[in-house]
Amino acid sequence: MSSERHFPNIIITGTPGCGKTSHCEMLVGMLAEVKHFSISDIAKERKCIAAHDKLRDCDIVDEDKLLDEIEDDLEEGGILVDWHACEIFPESLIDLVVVLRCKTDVIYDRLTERGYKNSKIQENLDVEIMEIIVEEARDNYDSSIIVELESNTMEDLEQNCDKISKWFYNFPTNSENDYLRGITS
Ligand SMILES: Nc1ncnc2c1ncn2[C@@H]1O[C@H](COP(=O)(O)OP(=O)(O)OP(=O)(O)O)[C@@H](O)[C@H]1O
Repeated sequence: MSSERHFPNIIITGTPGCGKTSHCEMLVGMLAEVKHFSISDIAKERKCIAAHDKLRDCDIVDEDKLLDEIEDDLEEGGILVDWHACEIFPESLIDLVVVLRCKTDVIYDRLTERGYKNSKIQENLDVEIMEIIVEEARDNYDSSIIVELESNTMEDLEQNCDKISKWFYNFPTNSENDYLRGITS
């Protein structure tokens, strides 16, 4: 955690379809000070695509280049990082990691609605069931800055953004013990 950044950097992560972009967009409407960094979009805009995975029909991001591209922004603070992975972002630049969690039937419905192939839906359901993204967060960040939030309903979405924005405005007065004040209460 940095005491130098005026505004914190927050990773919003989770299985595809869990609601990362929806949360970031709502937070941008609530917090004038934040910028939404959709990593998939930024990787395309800033030419950080290393290859295309034909089997999975997705781009493979050149993570080193991407990090070089956004490091200055992260140092300034106030960035909402929207991506299904979190490990590439250095712990020193991140203040909160929100892992969105969804029931599998909810993810199934959302990804079906998007027209994903069955194999791609199953792969993403496995990611959620096996808690791969939570584990990745735990492997890379101090547990005190990781929170898991349910994102099954619109009510969840609104409550989560309300809690995150309260936490945002408490930054950086939070000590270790009250660090998550506003988000866990
Ligand atoms: N908490 C929620 N309650 C109800 N619907 C939601 C919620 N979160 C997201 N949705 C809906 O689920 C769909 C997927 O949401 P969204 O695009 O935000 O997910 P994502 O995690 O950013 O996906 P991806 O990783 O593929 O970009 C959208 O149609 C969105 O409106």
